[in-house]
Formats: sequence, structure tokens, C-alpha cells
Amino acid sequence: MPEDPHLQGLEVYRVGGAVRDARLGWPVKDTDWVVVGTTPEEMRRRGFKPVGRDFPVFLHPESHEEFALARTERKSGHGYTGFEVHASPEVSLEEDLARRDLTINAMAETPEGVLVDPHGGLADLEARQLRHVSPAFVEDPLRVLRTARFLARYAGLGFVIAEPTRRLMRELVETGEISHLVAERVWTETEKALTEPWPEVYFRVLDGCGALAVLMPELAADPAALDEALQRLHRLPEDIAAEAQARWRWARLVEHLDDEDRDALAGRLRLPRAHRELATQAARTRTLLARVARHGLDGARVMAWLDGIDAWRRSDRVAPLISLVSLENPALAEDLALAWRLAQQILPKALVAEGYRGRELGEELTRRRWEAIEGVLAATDGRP
Ligand SMILES: Nc1ccn([C@@H]2O[C@H](COP(=O)(O)OP(=O)(O)OP(=O)(O)O)[C@@H](O)[C@H]2O)c(=O)n1
Repeated sequence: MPEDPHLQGLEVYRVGGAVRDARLGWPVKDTDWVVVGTTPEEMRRRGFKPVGRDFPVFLHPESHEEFALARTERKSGHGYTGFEVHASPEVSLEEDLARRDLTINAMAETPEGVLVDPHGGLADLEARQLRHVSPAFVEDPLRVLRTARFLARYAGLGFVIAEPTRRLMRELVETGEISHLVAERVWTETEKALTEPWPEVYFRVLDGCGALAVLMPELAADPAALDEALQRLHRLPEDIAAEAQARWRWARLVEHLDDEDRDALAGRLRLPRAHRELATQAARTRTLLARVARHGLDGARVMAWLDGIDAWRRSDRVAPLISLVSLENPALAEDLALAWRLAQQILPKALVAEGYRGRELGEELTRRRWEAIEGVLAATDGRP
């Protein structure tokens, strides 16, 4: 790096997550840099590509790593828009580090690897403490969620949130500041948290400081149900794609809510449609499990479930949901798989060939599928 011609004569420091994670022995995702003592014009002249909307950030012409000009930030209102950014060649590295959220995120390092650590980040890293840098922590309520998310990532390493920081988090809730967060920021942070190794920790931290009751009141309303939901986060169907993990975890988190509460929550957070749909499917599957446990298995319940998850049009949905069922009731999962396989073989095309049309076609299709399912259930002894 020191001999990189694009950086010749520039004062640059590695900052943030890269410095932290390297020292933790955690995989370093991408490296962010701070540049001190220069101007946007000079960065462009060196071939850096400006990308920042709200503050001056540039992409390196070759490595494409992010280089931000040192800046200070001051709160000037509620929420995200309420920030005054000041970037100029006079802003020092120390000033830039002082605006950051947690001490472990406020360390910098020269290209040669010399640590600059004015806030005791390394000591906190070693003591496993998430601690705020300064009282300015309260200037951005998103930091409550970020701190919860970092704990969801590092809890297994023994990290805790320092008590004074917990106090500031509660303060951000009590002053109502947390309620100014826009849905998009809340969901972005929550979705990231759902991909962390200990996602349940995120929700426990938010619940503990009162933020969950403000941001996701449907989840906070019933502590016992929340507790169970958090335990479910690690119980997912087999073989789901990595990109689907957050969606599945979310679905498991909210599957116990009634339709109205689940919709209200999804609406408040402006969830993407795929998340809403999967949550509904998980809820329908939960209903099926409960009905079968109470009343036993019959064709009507299986049909209601298949209709409820829109299985006939979206057959790809069925296998993962059956996998979900098998976590709780493997015998039922086997019956469902067989019933579904047979019912799926009954095709509209064949009925058309027999002369069925329109409404009669639909009714006959349902009747035969039902029959196929009943046939399977009668033949298996898996009925509770
Ligand atoms: N509300 C915020 C957002 C970001 N930061 C600072 O900006 C840095 C970069 O933010 P981001 O890329 O979101 O976090 P990382 O620490 O790099 O973590 P991740 O591993 O999740 O990317 C953080 O380290 C932190 O110092 C902050 O102080 N307050």
C-alpha cells in the first residue's frame, strides 16, 4: 500500500471494521480508509471516483476500496436528515474518530500498521466491551440498533455492552428519539442483524432497553411468546440458500403473530413482499402443526394448508415448509411429502382431456386432489 502511486503524499489511515476485526481474528470484509488534509478536487485529480451522497467518499481507481475525507458531524434535528457534515482539509484524524459510535469502531491504523487509538478501543476489544466513544452517541438513535447488532455478532466471543452505554441506549428510548428512525433504517439494520451468528441477542438487547416496544410492539407485547420465537431463530429448514437465511429467520420470528399483527409489523417496517409472503407461509404451517396436534391429520387440513401457502401455483414453496414441519413432527412431514407428491400429479391438462371446463374443472381438480391426499392418510399409520 505505501508504494501505491495513487496515494503518494496522501495521509491515509485504515479505519473502522477492518482495524477491529483484524485484531479480533474475525474475517475482515472490506477495508475503509480515511484521508486527512486533502480536498475532493485533489481526490478526483488522482483518479478516485466520488460515490458519497451525504459526505465525500471516493473509490480507489484500482482496488475500489472506500476512501472518505476526514469529517465531523453534528446533529441538527431528528432522525437521519438532521445531520450537518463538515469535511475539510483541517479536520484531523482524531476529530474524525471522535464522531464514531463505539470505541472498538473508532480505531485507526497507518498503512504500515501503527495503531491510532485515542478512545481505548483496543483495551475494550480485549475486555470484550461495547462502549460508546462520547456522549455524542445519542446524536444518532440508529446506534441503539447498531450496538445490538454488534452484540449479535460478537456475543459468542464474550462481549457485553458497557453499563454506561446501556444507559445511553435507554435514554434514546425514553426521550422518544428512537421513534424518529425511519422504517428503512430500522429494517436495514434488523436484516443485517438477522444474518449475524446470534440474531436473538439483537432482539433481546432491543427489548431490554425498551426499543423493541417502540419499533416492533407486536413482538414485545408477549414476553413468553417472544422468548419462544427467539429460540426458533436457529431452527430453519435444511438446505436453504444463504441469501434466504435472513428471510427465514424473520419468518420464524413472527410466525406466531396473528395475521393482523403480522401485517401491522410488516407495514410499519415496510418489509419487502418476499418477507411478508414467507412469514405468512410459516404462520400457515404453524397453524397446520397446531391443528394436527389437537385434532389429528385429515385431508381438509392438508388441503387448507396447501391452499394457504398457494402450493398449486408456487410448488417451490412446499419442500422447505415440509422441512420446517419435520423439525417438530417428522411423521407428519413424511405424510405431507407423500400426499403432496400424489396430489401434484393430478394435472388440469388431464381433466381438460376428459372434457372438464371452467368451474367444473376447478371443482373436479380439488375433489381428486383431496381424494389422493385422503388415500395417503388412510394408508399411513402416522395419524396421531
Ligand atoms: N451510525 C453510525 C454508522 C457508522 N459509524 C462509524 O462508521 C464506521 C463504518 O460503518 P459500517 O461500515 O456501517 O460498520 P463497520 O464497523 O465497518 O461494520 P461492518 O462489519 O458491519 O461493516 C463504523 O466502524 C463506525 O465507526 C458510526 O459511528 N455511526
